[in-house]
Amino acid sequence: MSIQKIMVIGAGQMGSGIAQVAAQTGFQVILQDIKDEYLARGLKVIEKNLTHNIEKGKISVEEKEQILARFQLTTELGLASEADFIIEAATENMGTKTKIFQELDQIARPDVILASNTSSLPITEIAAVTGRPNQVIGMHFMNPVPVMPLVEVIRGLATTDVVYQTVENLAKTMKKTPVEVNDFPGFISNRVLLPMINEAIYTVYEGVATPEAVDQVMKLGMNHPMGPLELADFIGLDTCLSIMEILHEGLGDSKYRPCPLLRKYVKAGWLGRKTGRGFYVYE
Ligand SMILES: CC(=O)CC(=O)SCCNC(=O)CCNC(=O)[C@H](O)C(C)(C)COP(=O)(O)OP(=O)(O)OC[C@H]1O[C@@H](n2cnc3c(N)ncnc32)[C@H](O)[C@@H]1OP(=O)(O)O
Ligand SMILES: NC(=O)C1=CN([C@@H]2O[C@H](COP(=O)(O)OP(=O)(O)OC[C@H]3O[C@@H](n4cnc5c(N)ncnc54)[C@H](OP(=O)(O)O)[C@@H]3O)[C@@H](O)[C@H]2O)C=CC1
Repeated sequence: MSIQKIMVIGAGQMGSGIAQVAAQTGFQVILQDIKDEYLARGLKVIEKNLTHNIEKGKISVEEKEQILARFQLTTELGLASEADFIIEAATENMGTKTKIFQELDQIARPDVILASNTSSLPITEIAAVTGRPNQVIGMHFMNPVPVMPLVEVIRGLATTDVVYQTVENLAKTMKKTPVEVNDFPGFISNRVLLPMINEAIYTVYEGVATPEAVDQVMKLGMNHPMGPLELADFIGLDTCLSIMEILHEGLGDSKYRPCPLLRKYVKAGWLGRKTGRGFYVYE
């Protein structure tokens, strides 16, 4: 089966990034979210990024138009019947994702692979709610998607070699570097990254230092491009908390307990950049 049309579920920061990269690498794209305003917001970010690419001389005005012409926007899952490949990038919540996968399983052609961009939820558990667990896989892009070269490709328990190979090839066609990972909580990226971010939050919680000081130490002392708290705000504090909860529950070790300050910020609606406030305040 050749993949020409990719459907992306969720037009948030990850979904819109994945949709942009798919359209830029020649695929037709169906972008779905639950409300028109979220689709409009996602498309606005894509248009802004493409305009920036024109200013940088990376693409022409005509290419921008061609890329945008590849998009179909919808608030319904029904167009999944037209897709050759589907990747879900909705909110990091097992209930949300299993509902989407159950519906997609009914609508999508039987040969179609269903991928999830989940940061940490078990692929095997998502796959188990469908009638095609051998065709369910994790395709985990990094934020910001247009810039970061990595895609973790996560095999669920039942994922076949053919399905894995198709997704590895797709990641390469999308000009990304795939890395194979087995299905364990947090995969590689977030098993390593999130405990560092959580520990950085503990240093603020325990009064060791201010967020600015923690970030400065990691940027100037360890050459990280962003400090861990700046990065947490960028990822989204709700997503960070979900990942820590999955690590804590899935690995059963108290070293993964989410910092109470992280919980408090999420309860307050301080989710980072996307809500204008997290460890820092944004315009
Ligand atoms: C939670 C998970 O499940 C997994 C994850 O994704 S964890 C998060 C992983 N990501 C990271 O760790 C990102 C760490 N940060 C960085 O690498 C860098 O700060 C950064 C790439 C985001 C920005 O780089 P920078 O050099 O500080 O800033 P800047 O010069 O403005 O940007 C570099 C380029 O990236 C582009 N860019 C920056 N942010 C962007 C965004 N959100 N969307 C699209 N492009 C973006 C800029 O336009 C610029 O492109 P040009 O060279 O064409 O001008
Ligand atoms: N943030 C990051 O750095 C990374 C995140 N991820 C993963 O990507 C996924 C998306 O994260 P991110 O883009 O940051 O989150 P966002 O909150 O930016 O976007 C999620 C989008 O999905 C929408 N949505 C919620 N429920 C549904 C549904 N039933 N059907 C369709 N769309 C829905 C949300 O709408 P609404 O606003 O109404 O909720 C929102 O527009 C998560 O699984 C996350 O773990 C992976 C890599 C990095």
